[in-house]
Amino acid sequence: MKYISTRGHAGQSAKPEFCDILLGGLAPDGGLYLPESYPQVTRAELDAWRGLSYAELAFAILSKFITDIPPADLKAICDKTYTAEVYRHVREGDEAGDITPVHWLEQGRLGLLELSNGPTLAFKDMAMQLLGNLFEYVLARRGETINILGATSGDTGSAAEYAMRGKHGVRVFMLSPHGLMSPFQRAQMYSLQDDNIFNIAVTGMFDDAQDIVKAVSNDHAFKAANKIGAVNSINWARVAAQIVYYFKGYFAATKSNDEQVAFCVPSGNFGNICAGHIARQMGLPVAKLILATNENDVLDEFFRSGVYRPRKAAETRVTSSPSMDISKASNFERFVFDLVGRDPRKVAALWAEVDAGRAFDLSTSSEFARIADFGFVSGASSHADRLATIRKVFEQYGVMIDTHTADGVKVAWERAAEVPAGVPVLVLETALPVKFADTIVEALGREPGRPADLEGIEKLPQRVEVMAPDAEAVKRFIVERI
Ligand SMILES: Cc1ncc(COP(=O)(O)O)c(C=O)c1O
Ligand SMILES: N[C@@H](CCOP(=O)(O)O)C(=O)O
Repeated sequence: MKYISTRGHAGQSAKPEFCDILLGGLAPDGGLYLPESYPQVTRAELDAWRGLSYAELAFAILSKFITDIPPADLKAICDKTYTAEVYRHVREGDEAGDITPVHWLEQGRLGLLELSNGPTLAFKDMAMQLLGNLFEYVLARRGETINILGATSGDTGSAAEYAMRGKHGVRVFMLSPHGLMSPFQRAQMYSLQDDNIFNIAVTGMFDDAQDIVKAVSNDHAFKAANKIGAVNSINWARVAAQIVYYFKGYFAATKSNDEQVAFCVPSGNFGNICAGHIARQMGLPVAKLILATNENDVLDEFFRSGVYRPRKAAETRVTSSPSMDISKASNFERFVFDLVGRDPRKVAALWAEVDAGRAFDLSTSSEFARIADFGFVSGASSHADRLATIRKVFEQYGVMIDTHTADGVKVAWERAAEVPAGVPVLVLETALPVKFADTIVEALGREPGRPADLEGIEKLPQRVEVMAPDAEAVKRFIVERI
């Protein structure tokens, strides 16, 4: 499989393959990598995949995107990654070893696709554990090292650090918004004392941190000299790994491949739902992709109006679903590439506007006129909605959900009429409640349970460097430590 950039210049005379873009992260023209075409899944393949374990399914799907790792090696990496030991925090009563069980709130109608059973209790572990093993494999094969620069609003950071800690040849420099993550999220990251992990808290929002990652990656000389890599969903490998659980969720929620499902996805950086969009493009029978935002409703605004208006940091709200406090959604560029007929010149022109701090308006375009073909429906949620949803789900179904998943459930209920009758809706459970205990206590008057292996982490000593959101300062910090 060859890869192209959304902005047209993938950076090599021959189009790069998977292992190159795994290490490369952002394309050299500032765009994002995508397969030159989406592999199509046949009915015979869907039938054959229905009974597979998660690791087997991951191998089957990823083989379509990764053709430069020998199949036996890729299979071993998938087998090593997707085990019951790694994804050990399965909800009581659900099948241990299922990796991503569906927990039905209303049998066959509304379910939670459990994606947060990994080591850091958020859906990021689903892809990040694989990335850790892929990096280790590819770096060893090439005899190289990598310095990962990432940005987090709370969950990518800990997932990346848990996946990379102790990995030979890998250092992680992770930027987080100073003071804006939950105490549990801070403790997960800042309490790590491993020599290859560096936490930097920037005095700004997640978008400032993400801008620094892009600025450093776009300094080609610095990137090459210091072997800078990426673990955010700008890295195609993250999105590719996330495609797998849409297939797994589909098989769990249906009895035959003649049926359809709808997915509702709490969204911020558009990485998770982008994987759903690609699964649908590959031929998975997805009736609707329901996108849920919090008060930072840039994406909801686009799907309703055709106007993409990223907000400035000062306009970005600090909310009780803080991991979605994002106003400039990186992966949205991948979707717009498909929306405008995969024309990189159009994407480059649109992102010239975004990069200059302006909006773009597709509302009167022929492309936006066909947006319904992509199956998106959207909605937004507020703090009051979140509390009411957490309460209702707990009282009605006896299930405690986190604040981000609550945004999803709220929007899934609200947009139910747009899902064809009889089609089950799976809300992606993107984190476990203990990560956002203060809001759970506000909603329910009780503390969420916590896994024994994460007991007392807030009391551990923490190690973090506080810094202004300044790409040059971050570069200096990296150079001094490698
Ligand atoms: C718990 C949680 N839910 C939802 C999201 C949104 O996912 P995405 O950024 O892929 O849209 C994030 C972070 O991105 C998250 O950490
Ligand atoms: N919500 C994320 C933000 C980064 O998203 P990513 O999927 O692009 O890595 C976080 O929790 O850090």
